[in-house]
Amino acid sequence: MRALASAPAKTILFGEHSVVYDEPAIAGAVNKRAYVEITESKTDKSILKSHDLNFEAELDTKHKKYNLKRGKPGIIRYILEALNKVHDHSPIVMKLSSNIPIGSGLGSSAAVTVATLAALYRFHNIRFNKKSLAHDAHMVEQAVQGIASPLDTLVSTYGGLVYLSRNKKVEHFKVNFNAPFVVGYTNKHGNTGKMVKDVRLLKNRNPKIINPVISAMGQLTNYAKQAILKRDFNKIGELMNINHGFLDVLGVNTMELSRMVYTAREYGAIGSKITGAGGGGSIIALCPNRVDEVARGIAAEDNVLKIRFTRKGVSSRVYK
Ligand SMILES: Nc1ncnc2c1ncn2[C@@H]1O[C@H](COP(=O)(O)OP(=O)(O)O)[C@@H](O)[C@H]1O
Ligand SMILES: C[C@@](O)(CCOP(=O)(O)O)CC(=O)O
Ligand SMILES: [Mg+2]
Repeated sequence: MRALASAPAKTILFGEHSVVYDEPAIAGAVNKRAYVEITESKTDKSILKSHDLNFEAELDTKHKKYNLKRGKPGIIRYILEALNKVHDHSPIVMKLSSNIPIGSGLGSSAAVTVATLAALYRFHNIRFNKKSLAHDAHMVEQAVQGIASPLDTLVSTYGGLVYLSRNKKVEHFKVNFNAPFVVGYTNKHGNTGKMVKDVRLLKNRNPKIINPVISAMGQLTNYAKQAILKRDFNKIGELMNINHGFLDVLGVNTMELSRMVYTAREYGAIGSKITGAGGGGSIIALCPNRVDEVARGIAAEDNVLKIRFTRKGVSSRVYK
Protein backbone atom coordinates (compact mmCIF):
# COMPACT_ATOMS: atom_id res chain seq x y z
CA MET A 1 0.00 0.00 0.00
CA ARG A 2 1.12 3.53 -0.76
CA ALA A 3 -0.45 6.61 0.84
CA LEU A 4 0.30 10.10 -0.44
CA ALA A 5 -0.61 13.49 0.94
CA SER A 6 0.43 17.08 0.47
CA ALA A 7 -0.39 20.35 2.21
CA PRO A 8 0.42 24.00 1.48
CA ALA A 9 2.59 26.59 3.20
CA LYS A 10 0.97 29.85 4.27
CA THR A 11 1.75 33.48 4.75
CA ILE A 12 0.25 35.47 7.59
CA LEU A 13 -0.94 38.89 6.44
CA PHE A 14 -2.10 40.10 9.85
CA GLY A 15 -2.10 38.88 13.43
CA GLU A 16 0.86 36.54 14.01
CA HIS A 17 1.66 36.28 17.72
CA SER A 18 -1.48 38.20 18.78
CA VAL A 19 -3.47 35.20 17.43
CA VAL A 20 -1.87 33.10 20.21
CA TYR A 21 -3.82 35.34 22.64
CA ASP A 22 -7.10 34.73 20.80
CA GLU A 23 -6.98 37.89 18.70
CA PRO A 24 -8.13 37.52 15.05
CA ALA A 25 -5.72 36.81 12.20
CA ILE A 26 -5.67 36.73 8.40
CA ALA A 27 -3.52 34.23 6.50
CA GLY A 28 -3.49 32.61 3.09
CA ALA A 29 -2.29 29.28 1.71
CA VAL A 30 0.45 29.68 -0.91
CA ASN A 31 1.67 27.57 -3.81
CA LYS A 32 4.56 25.87 -1.97
CA ARG A 33 3.87 22.45 -0.50
CA ALA A 34 5.09 19.61 1.69
CA TYR A 35 4.56 16.07 0.31
CA VAL A 36 4.53 12.86 2.35
CA GLU A 37 4.55 9.29 1.04
CA ILE A 38 4.08 6.26 3.30
CA THR A 39 4.72 2.66 2.28
CA GLU A 40 5.20 -0.56 4.25
CA SER A 41 8.82 -1.17 5.19
CA LYS A 42 10.58 -4.23 3.77
CA THR A 43 12.57 -4.53 7.01
CA ASP A 44 11.53 -4.41 10.67
CA LYS A 45 12.61 -0.75 10.91
CA SER A 46 10.68 2.48 10.30
CA ILE A 47 12.60 4.92 8.17
CA LEU A 48 12.04 8.62 7.46
CA LYS A 49 13.89 10.17 4.51
CA SER A 50 13.94 13.56 2.92
CA HIS A 51 15.99 14.33 -0.13
CA ASP A 52 14.94 18.01 -0.12
CA LEU A 53 15.79 18.54 3.55
CA ASN A 54 18.75 16.21 3.28
CA PHE A 55 18.04 13.98 6.27
CA GLU A 56 17.46 10.33 7.04
CA ALA A 57 16.42 8.86 10.36
CA GLU A 58 15.38 5.54 11.83
CA LEU A 59 12.20 6.07 13.85
CA ASP A 60 11.26 4.43 17.12
CA THR A 61 7.56 5.29 16.92
CA LYS A 62 6.72 3.56 20.24
CA HIS A 63 9.02 5.74 22.28
CA LYS A 64 8.85 8.91 20.10
CA LYS A 65 12.58 8.65 19.49
CA TYR A 66 14.76 8.66 16.41
CA ASN A 67 18.24 7.81 15.38
CA LEU A 68 19.47 10.47 12.96
CA LYS A 69 21.69 9.16 10.16
CA ARG A 70 22.23 12.57 8.60
CA GLY A 71 20.72 16.08 8.50
CA LYS A 72 19.00 18.25 11.11
CA PRO A 73 16.42 16.81 13.47
CA GLY A 74 13.89 19.66 14.16
CA ILE A 75 10.97 18.81 11.91
CA ILE A 76 11.09 15.11 12.88
CA ARG A 77 9.46 15.98 16.21
CA TYR A 78 6.25 16.98 14.43
CA ILE A 79 6.28 13.75 12.42
CA LEU A 80 6.88 11.57 15.49
CA GLU A 81 4.10 13.34 17.38
CA ALA A 82 1.72 12.71 14.44
CA LEU A 83 2.80 9.05 14.23
CA ASN A 84 2.25 8.67 17.94
CA LYS A 85 -1.34 9.91 17.54
CA VAL A 86 -2.31 7.62 14.67
CA HIS A 87 0.19 4.92 13.83
CA ASP A 88 0.14 1.30 15.13
CA HIS A 89 3.98 1.12 15.18
CA SER A 90 4.20 -1.29 12.22
CA PRO A 91 7.42 -0.62 10.22
CA ILE A 92 6.95 1.96 7.48
CA VAL A 93 9.04 4.03 5.11
CA MET A 94 8.11 7.72 5.04
CA LYS A 95 9.41 10.08 2.39
CA LEU A 96 9.09 13.82 2.90
CA SER A 97 9.64 16.33 0.16
CA SER A 98 9.02 20.05 0.39
CA ASN A 99 9.70 23.24 -1.51
CA ILE A 100 8.84 25.41 1.52
CA PRO A 101 11.80 27.23 3.09
CA ILE A 102 12.01 25.66 6.55
CA GLY A 103 11.97 27.71 9.77
CA SER A 104 11.14 30.79 7.70
CA GLY A 105 7.73 31.80 8.98
CA LEU A 106 5.93 30.17 6.07
CA GLY A 107 4.39 27.34 8.05
CA SER A 108 6.54 24.40 7.01
CA SER A 109 5.88 22.76 10.40
CA ALA A 110 2.10 22.97 9.86
CA ALA A 111 2.31 21.77 6.24
CA VAL A 112 4.46 18.78 7.22
CA THR A 113 2.15 17.97 10.14
CA VAL A 114 -1.05 18.19 8.08
CA ALA A 115 0.43 16.15 5.20
CA THR A 116 1.82 13.50 7.60
CA LEU A 117 -1.51 13.08 9.41
CA ALA A 118 -3.50 12.93 6.16
CA ALA A 119 -1.12 10.30 4.71
CA LEU A 120 -1.36 8.26 7.93
CA TYR A 121 -5.16 8.39 7.93
CA ARG A 122 -5.17 7.14 4.32
CA PHE A 123 -2.59 4.46 5.09
CA HIS A 124 -4.69 3.13 7.99
CA ASN A 125 -7.99 3.69 6.22
CA ILE A 126 -9.20 5.98 9.03
CA ARG A 127 -12.09 8.31 8.13
CA PHE A 128 -11.32 11.97 8.54
CA ASN A 129 -12.54 15.34 7.40
CA LYS A 130 -10.89 18.75 7.22
CA LYS A 131 -12.27 19.81 10.58
CA SER A 132 -10.89 16.77 12.42
CA LEU A 133 -7.60 16.92 10.54
CA ALA A 134 -7.07 20.64 11.32
CA HIS A 135 -7.85 19.94 14.97
CA ASP A 136 -5.45 16.98 15.22
CA ALA A 137 -2.70 18.90 13.43
CA HIS A 138 -3.11 21.81 15.84
CA MET A 139 -2.75 19.35 18.77
CA VAL A 140 0.52 18.11 17.23
CA GLU A 141 1.93 21.65 16.84
CA GLN A 142 0.88 22.47 20.38
CA ALA A 143 2.51 19.33 21.78
CA VAL A 144 5.80 20.01 19.99
CA GLN A 145 5.97 23.80 20.47
CA GLY A 146 4.34 24.07 23.87
CA ILE A 147 2.17 26.98 22.66
CA ALA A 148 0.55 27.27 19.23
CA SER A 149 -2.55 28.89 17.75
CA PRO A 150 -4.71 26.86 15.33
CA LEU A 151 -4.01 29.33 12.49
CA ASP A 152 -1.22 27.63 10.48
CA THR A 153 -2.74 24.15 10.61
CA LEU A 154 -6.19 25.52 9.64
CA VAL A 155 -4.88 27.37 6.60
CA SER A 156 -2.72 24.43 5.54
CA THR A 157 -5.73 22.11 5.79
CA TYR A 158 -8.40 24.27 4.14
CA GLY A 159 -6.32 26.36 1.74
CA GLY A 160 -7.50 29.79 0.55
CA LEU A 161 -7.40 33.15 2.30
CA VAL A 162 -8.80 32.82 5.80
CA TYR A 163 -9.95 35.14 8.58
CA LEU A 164 -9.78 33.46 11.98
CA SER A 165 -12.04 35.26 14.44
CA ARG A 166 -11.53 35.88 18.14
CA ASN A 167 -13.77 32.90 18.98
CA LYS A 168 -11.89 30.66 16.52
CA LYS A 169 -14.48 30.74 13.73
CA VAL A 170 -12.98 30.37 10.27
CA GLU A 171 -14.25 32.66 7.53
CA HIS A 172 -13.08 32.15 3.94
CA PHE A 173 -12.65 35.33 1.93
CA LYS A 174 -14.68 35.06 -1.24
CA VAL A 175 -12.60 37.75 -3.01
CA ASN A 176 -10.18 36.66 -5.69
CA PHE A 177 -7.17 38.07 -3.87
CA ASN A 178 -4.40 38.02 -6.44
CA ALA A 179 -2.70 40.97 -4.82
CA PRO A 180 0.86 41.85 -5.85
CA PHE A 181 2.90 40.49 -2.94
CA VAL A 182 6.59 39.69 -2.66
CA VAL A 183 7.96 37.42 0.06
CA GLY A 184 11.58 37.83 1.11
CA TYR A 185 13.44 35.41 3.37
CA THR A 186 16.88 35.45 4.96
CA ASN A 187 19.23 32.54 5.56
CA LYS A 188 18.87 33.14 9.29
CA HIS A 189 16.08 30.92 10.57
CA GLY A 190 13.63 31.53 13.36
CA ASN A 191 12.18 28.99 15.73
CA THR A 192 8.47 29.43 16.33
CA GLY A 193 8.40 27.65 19.69
CA LYS A 194 11.14 29.90 21.07
CA MET A 195 9.69 33.14 19.65
CA VAL A 196 6.22 32.43 21.05
CA LYS A 197 7.71 31.67 24.47
CA ASP A 198 9.83 34.85 24.39
CA VAL A 199 6.73 36.94 23.61
CA ARG A 200 4.91 35.32 26.53
CA LEU A 201 7.79 36.19 28.89
CA LEU A 202 7.89 39.81 27.65
CA LYS A 203 4.12 40.06 28.14
CA ASN A 204 4.35 38.61 31.66
CA ARG A 205 7.09 41.06 32.60
CA ASN A 206 5.27 44.09 31.11
CA PRO A 207 1.54 43.28 31.04
CA LYS A 208 0.33 46.90 31.13
CA ILE A 209 2.37 47.71 28.02
CA ILE A 210 2.13 44.51 25.99
CA ASN A 211 -1.54 43.61 26.58
CA PRO A 212 -2.81 46.82 24.90
CA VAL A 213 -0.40 46.22 21.99
CA ILE A 214 -1.80 42.73 21.48
CA SER A 215 -5.39 43.96 21.53
CA ALA A 216 -4.48 46.79 19.11
CA MET A 217 -3.08 44.10 16.77
CA GLY A 218 -6.47 42.40 16.91
CA GLN A 219 -8.26 45.67 16.14
CA LEU A 220 -5.89 46.33 13.26
CA THR A 221 -6.63 42.86 11.84
CA ASN A 222 -10.35 43.63 11.86
CA TYR A 223 -9.72 46.88 9.96
CA ALA A 224 -7.58 44.89 7.53
CA LYS A 225 -10.42 42.46 6.91
CA GLN A 226 -12.63 45.38 5.77
CA ALA A 227 -9.80 46.78 3.61
CA ILE A 228 -9.30 43.38 1.93
CA LEU A 229 -13.02 43.06 1.22
CA LYS A 230 -12.90 46.50 -0.43
CA ARG A 231 -9.56 45.71 -2.15
CA ASP A 232 -8.28 48.97 -0.66
CA PHE A 233 -4.54 48.32 -1.19
CA ASN A 234 -3.40 51.61 0.34
CA LYS A 235 -5.22 50.85 3.57
CA ILE A 236 -3.93 47.24 3.60
CA GLY A 237 -0.38 48.57 3.14
CA GLU A 238 -0.74 51.14 5.90
CA LEU A 239 -2.03 48.48 8.29
CA MET A 240 0.83 46.11 7.35
CA ASN A 241 3.32 48.83 8.32
CA ILE A 242 1.60 49.39 11.66
CA ASN A 243 1.51 45.62 12.24
CA HIS A 244 5.24 45.44 11.59
CA GLY A 245 5.85 48.13 14.22
CA PHE A 246 3.86 46.12 16.76
CA LEU A 247 5.82 42.96 15.95
CA ASP A 248 8.99 44.93 16.57
CA VAL A 249 7.56 45.95 19.96
CA LEU A 250 7.02 42.25 20.73
CA GLY A 251 10.73 41.67 20.15
CA VAL A 252 10.53 39.31 17.17
CA ASN A 253 12.26 41.61 14.67
CA THR A 254 15.89 41.11 13.62
CA MET A 255 18.45 43.08 11.66
CA GLU A 256 17.86 40.97 8.53
CA LEU A 257 14.08 41.24 8.75
CA SER A 258 14.31 45.03 9.22
CA ARG A 259 16.64 45.25 6.24
CA MET A 260 14.15 43.44 4.02
CA VAL A 261 11.14 45.37 5.34
CA TYR A 262 12.74 48.77 4.70
CA THR A 263 14.36 47.74 1.42
CA ALA A 264 10.92 46.72 0.20
CA ARG A 265 9.50 50.13 1.13
CA GLU A 266 12.44 51.93 -0.45
CA TYR A 267 11.80 50.07 -3.73
CA GLY A 268 8.13 51.03 -3.76
CA ALA A 269 6.20 48.62 -1.50
CA ILE A 270 3.16 50.34 0.03
CA GLY A 271 3.29 47.99 3.02
CA SER A 272 5.78 45.47 4.40
CA LYS A 273 6.03 43.42 7.54
CA ILE A 274 7.44 40.31 9.13
CA THR A 275 5.33 37.26 8.30
CA GLY A 276 5.27 34.31 10.71
CA ALA A 277 7.02 34.03 14.03
CA GLY A 278 10.06 36.24 13.20
CA GLY A 279 13.44 35.92 14.89
CA GLY A 280 14.68 35.22 11.36
CA GLY A 281 12.60 34.01 8.45
CA SER A 282 10.41 36.05 6.15
CA ILE A 283 8.76 39.33 5.34
CA ILE A 284 5.83 40.06 3.07
CA ALA A 285 5.55 43.23 1.02
CA LEU A 286 2.56 44.62 -0.86
CA CYS A 287 3.82 46.27 -4.01
CA PRO A 288 1.27 47.12 -6.73
CA ASN A 289 3.13 47.92 -9.99
CA ARG A 290 6.48 47.47 -8.22
CA VAL A 291 6.79 43.70 -7.83
CA ASP A 292 9.92 43.34 -9.97
CA GLU A 293 11.67 46.37 -8.43
CA VAL A 294 10.97 45.23 -4.86
CA ALA A 295 12.02 41.64 -5.64
CA ARG A 296 15.28 42.91 -7.15
CA GLY A 297 15.93 45.17 -4.14
CA ILE A 298 15.45 42.33 -1.64
CA ALA A 299 17.43 39.84 -3.74
CA ALA A 300 20.55 42.04 -3.48
CA GLU A 301 21.16 40.69 0.05
CA ASP A 302 18.44 38.12 0.77
CA ASN A 303 16.18 35.69 -1.08
CA VAL A 304 12.89 36.18 -2.85
CA LEU A 305 10.13 33.65 -3.02
CA LYS A 306 7.62 33.91 -5.84
CA ILE A 307 4.32 33.00 -4.24
CA ARG A 308 0.72 32.98 -5.30
CA PHE A 309 -2.23 32.46 -3.02
CA THR A 310 -3.95 29.15 -3.61
CA ARG A 311 -7.33 27.73 -2.78
CA LYS A 312 -5.82 24.24 -2.69
CA GLY A 313 -5.54 22.90 0.85
CA VAL A 314 -4.61 19.37 1.89
CA SER A 315 -4.88 16.63 -0.68
CA SER A 316 -4.43 12.88 -0.17
CA ARG A 317 -4.95 9.49 -1.79
CA VAL A 318 -4.05 5.85 -1.37
CA TYR A 319 -2.95 3.13 -3.86
CA LYS A 320 -3.73 -0.42 -2.72
N1 LIG B 1 17.20 21.73 7.78
C1 LIG B 1 16.28 21.31 8.64
N2 LIG B 1 15.95 20.00 8.68
C2 LIG B 1 15.01 19.56 9.56
N3 LIG B 1 14.35 20.35 10.41
C3 LIG B 1 14.64 21.67 10.42
C4 LIG B 1 15.62 22.21 9.55
N4 LIG B 1 15.70 23.55 9.77
C5 LIG B 1 14.78 23.83 10.74
N5 LIG B 1 14.17 22.70 11.14
C6 LIG B 1 13.08 22.56 12.12
O1 LIG B 1 11.86 22.77 11.42
C7 LIG B 1 10.88 23.34 12.27
C8 LIG B 1 10.32 24.57 11.58
O2 LIG B 1 9.14 24.97 12.24
P1 LIG B 1 8.86 26.45 12.67
O3 LIG B 1 9.91 26.95 13.59
O4 LIG B 1 7.45 26.46 13.17
O5 LIG B 1 8.98 27.30 11.32
P2 LIG B 1 8.03 27.30 10.02
O6 LIG B 1 6.81 26.51 10.38
O7 LIG B 1 7.71 28.73 9.80
O8 LIG B 1 8.83 26.73 8.89
C9 LIG B 1 11.56 23.63 13.59
O9 LIG B 1 11.20 22.60 14.50
C10 LIG B 1 13.07 23.54 13.27
O10 LIG B 1 13.81 23.01 14.35
C1 LIG C 1 3.77 33.23 15.73
C2 LIG C 1 2.57 32.42 15.28
O1 LIG C 1 1.42 33.26 15.35
C3 LIG C 1 2.72 31.96 13.83
C4 LIG C 1 3.94 31.10 13.58
O2 LIG C 1 4.09 30.77 12.22
P1 LIG C 1 5.43 30.07 11.66
O3 LIG C 1 5.61 28.77 12.40
O4 LIG C 1 6.56 31.02 11.94
O5 LIG C 1 5.19 29.84 10.21
C5 LIG C 1 2.40 31.27 16.25
C6 LIG C 1 1.07 30.55 16.16
O6 LIG C 1 0.10 31.12 15.62
O7 LIG C 1 0.99 29.43 16.67
MG1 LIG D 1 5.68 26.59 12.17
